Amino acid sequence: MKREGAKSTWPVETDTGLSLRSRKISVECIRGPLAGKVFERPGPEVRVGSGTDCDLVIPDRTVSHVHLSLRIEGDAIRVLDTKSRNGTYVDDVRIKDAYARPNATIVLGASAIRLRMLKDEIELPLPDRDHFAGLIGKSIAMRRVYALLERFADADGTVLLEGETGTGKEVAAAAIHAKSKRKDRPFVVFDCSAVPANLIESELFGHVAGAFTGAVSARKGRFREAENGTLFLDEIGELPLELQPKLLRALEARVIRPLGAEKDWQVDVRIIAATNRDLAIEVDKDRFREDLYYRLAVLPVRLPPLRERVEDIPLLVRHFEKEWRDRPNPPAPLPDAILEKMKSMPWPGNVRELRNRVELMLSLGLPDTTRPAQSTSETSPARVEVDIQVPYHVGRERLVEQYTKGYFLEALRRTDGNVSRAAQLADVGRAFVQKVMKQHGLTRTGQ
Ligand SMILES: Nc1ncnc2c1ncn2[C@@H]1O[C@H](COP(=O)(O)OP(=O)(O)OP(=O)(O)O)[C@@H](O)[C@H]1O
Repeated sequence: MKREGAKSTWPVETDTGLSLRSRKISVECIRGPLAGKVFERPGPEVRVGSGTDCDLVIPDRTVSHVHLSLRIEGDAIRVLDTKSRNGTYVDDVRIKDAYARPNATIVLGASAIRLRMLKDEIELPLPDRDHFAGLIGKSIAMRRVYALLERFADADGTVLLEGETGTGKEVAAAAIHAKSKRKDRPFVVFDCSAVPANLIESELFGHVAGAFTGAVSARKGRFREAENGTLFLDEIGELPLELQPKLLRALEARVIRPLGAEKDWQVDVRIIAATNRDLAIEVDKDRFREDLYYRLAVLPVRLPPLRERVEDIPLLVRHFEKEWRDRPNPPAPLPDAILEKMKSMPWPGNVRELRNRVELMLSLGLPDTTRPAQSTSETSPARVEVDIQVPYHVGRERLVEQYTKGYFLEALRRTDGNVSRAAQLADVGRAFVQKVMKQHGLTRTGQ
């Protein structure tokens, strides 16, 4: 089974726009304390057991805390026994992992349930707009993204943003938060690739004072900082395998335990995760837990690369130019002919690269589009200077990017291009160095 087909909610492009298809599982209780009741639960995974943290709670002492898990895979429902005491039977056969036929009867302890798949399809009209919060673009591809983001902002479920580097995943996460009912609560960002693996647990879940050598004072951790708000987990594919069960627990049971603490903390946090890898492939290669993937891929959104929406390039360029408009000597706008030419250039760094490129051309006053797009990496890191004419967040982001680029140029130079040593020097993960190299077109020779 290809795991793409495992998603229980997925967009389908139609002539008039977009429709959102979703599948739910209908569980009819036919024996036990809930006999006669019918429940509907959305996928991709439904955990059934007597524990109150299950998606369907059966208050039966013969049913284990988490007894079994139901997964939507294409048109089938997969039943997985989760090490239950009394076993799981599908149509009288004891199973560990099986696909259930429609209306199959599942026996768990003294209770029995019958399963059915429910299909749902909602038309999502494409919004007639050229931006959505901080995202700019009026192509059909982007309007499809807006339709999904609008819908998912209200849903409060876990969102998985997939897309190449620089396609706006973080901007999209901020947009979902800004349009959601949590908008007045914190939006906390955590890049799983930016912190060495051994520090991620305390960064995410916090620690008590003295939990480990060097833990002089307690740390709250990102989950608790994001309480009642949204936690954006960037580069989720980099989360070490040994920490994945802890994130799974936070998603399923909504509890976390800080390092060294003796009790759990209840947390109310919406998770938005992002990746530029294909997580389904990571699962197949045993580098990412399948159960965590199912918990994350509840509401999937793919951000299109720039090459699939080149018609947005002029709009994006004009948008980036506006940030320079209020300067004492604003540079002349780039000629339309250059914008046209940009449409046929490769943009491996996507919108980030386009923005850097526009800034470079405006600052040099030389609209030079003859060099390959990657050549922005040839510019030297800028001096730290405040430009009060540029909006604060733009200037700050620009500075951080320039600093990051300059830092890793130097780190790679000093370590003779050794990524692991550069990561050690910077006290970040290897994956973060690789990401910065990709974002800024840096090579191991420090260019
Ligand atoms: N659709 C868009 N409209 C306006 N700006 C955008 C858009 N997409 C990306 N950007 C800009 O491009 C830069 C990179 O965006 P962002 O960090 O959200 O990308 P990302 O997909 O999260 O990248 P990475 O995977 O490398 O972390 C930011 O400066 C952002 O403002």
